[in-house]
Amino acid sequence: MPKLLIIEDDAAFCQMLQKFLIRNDYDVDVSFTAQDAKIKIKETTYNLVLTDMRLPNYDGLQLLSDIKEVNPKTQVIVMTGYAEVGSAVEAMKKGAYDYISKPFTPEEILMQIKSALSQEVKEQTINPSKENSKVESTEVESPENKVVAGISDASKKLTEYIKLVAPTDMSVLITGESGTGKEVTARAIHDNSKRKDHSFVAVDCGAIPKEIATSEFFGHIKGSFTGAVEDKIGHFEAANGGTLFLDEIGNLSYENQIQLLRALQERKIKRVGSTKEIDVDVRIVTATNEDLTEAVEKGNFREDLFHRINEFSVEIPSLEERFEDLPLFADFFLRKANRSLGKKVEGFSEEVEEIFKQYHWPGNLRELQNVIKRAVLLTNGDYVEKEALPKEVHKSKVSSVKNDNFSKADYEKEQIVRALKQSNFNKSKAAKLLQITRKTLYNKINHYNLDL
Ligand SMILES: Nc1ncnc2c1ncn2[C@@H]1O[C@H](COP(=O)(O)OP(=O)(O)OP(=O)(O)O)[C@@H](O)[C@H]1O
Repeated sequence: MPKLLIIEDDAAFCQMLQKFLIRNDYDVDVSFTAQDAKIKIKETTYNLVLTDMRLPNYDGLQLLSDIKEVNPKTQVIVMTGYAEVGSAVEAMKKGAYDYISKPFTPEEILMQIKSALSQEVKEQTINPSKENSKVESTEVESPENKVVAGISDASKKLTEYIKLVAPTDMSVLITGESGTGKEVTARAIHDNSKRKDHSFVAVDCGAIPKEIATSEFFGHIKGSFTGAVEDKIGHFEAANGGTLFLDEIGNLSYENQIQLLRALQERKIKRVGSTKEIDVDVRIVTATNEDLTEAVEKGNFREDLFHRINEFSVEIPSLEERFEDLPLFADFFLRKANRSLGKKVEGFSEEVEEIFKQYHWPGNLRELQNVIKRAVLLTNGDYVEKEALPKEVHKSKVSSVKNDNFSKADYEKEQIVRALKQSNFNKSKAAKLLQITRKTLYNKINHYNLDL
């Protein structure tokens, strides 16, 4: 039975959590003070410590170092208050497995504990071999490869929506700008659903040539057309029992839209060249970064299909809308890059942190990840310096330095007004020009009180 220690000065909360974890088959000790915890970690080997970051008379980060010094294998999850993201990032740099912000639900903490403990077991079995390829192969399970939930309001809402919709069988339409994490969200929905032990099949509809789309979706039998040299199953059959994720759904041809709708309604498909009907049980999750309602209005996307795939919709916030999460994501991508490139860069210079805050990040998380990976590759010292960033990223800093009296808000307002004029006050078009979602544009118009 895994041995856990909870360090938390709020005695009532601490005991409640202890009871809950004992009910879930953990052997749990508690400490209400850091001093008591320091004695306990020397007396007992804990598999995992769950510690509050803010303890009276003792620094939470110091306590984390104490725990790791006594037993480096003990996994540590830190519990933080809403505004303590800075210390959460610091704690993860110092070796904490993860952080959880209060308030949290019993399920959330249970999931994190399970994940931390499974990581511990894997590390122990893998460590005897120092072969690089083996370490690499564990990356899927590593803390670096988990997804960041975020602490901003927008991220919290997203996590809540995922949790709500995942266990249902509803079709989910995920919208959001490019690189915001639509596929990651689709996978999270699958992983939290009862279909999680079946396949998650991701298909980029924009990348399938129209001519072979039918065979790609539904499969074909040998000899049904030139090039069909053997029987092939399609994405629907591959995803049977699981989830089919259709990215860039707006790119499907009209004919393919009809076929897709039929398959969804009848829950049956036929391979190209075959008359045999095959039952399929597939949950559909789709994503788009274009405005599908506009495509429906223009007649480019079938309304019936739109309603079929849009039983529930989730909008992924842009990186700008989840700005408070930026340090968390940056640190996460830094560790991921260190791992994949075999580097040990510790962090970012203050100047780089400032540049990151000022830059607009039109490519969202994907851009942030790429910029950091490139910078890590170019960095020989301990910290990423400005010189390791691509020009377009630090240019944003240059312009703000040049225009000392020109605030970011003024600049943004001017850009919005210009885009609106340019698009004849069509908000969808203006949002596209600005590379933000329509909703963000509306929010900004309200925020700046623009009288349009
Ligand atoms: N919550 C997250 N935590 C960690 N990494 C993330 C998270 N969300 C997205 N990423 C990373 O950001 C990158 C972009 O994510 P993803 O491919 O899911 O975006 P997308 O919106 O589907 O992109 P596109 O619009 O180009 O299809 C990926 O490398 C992914 O691993």
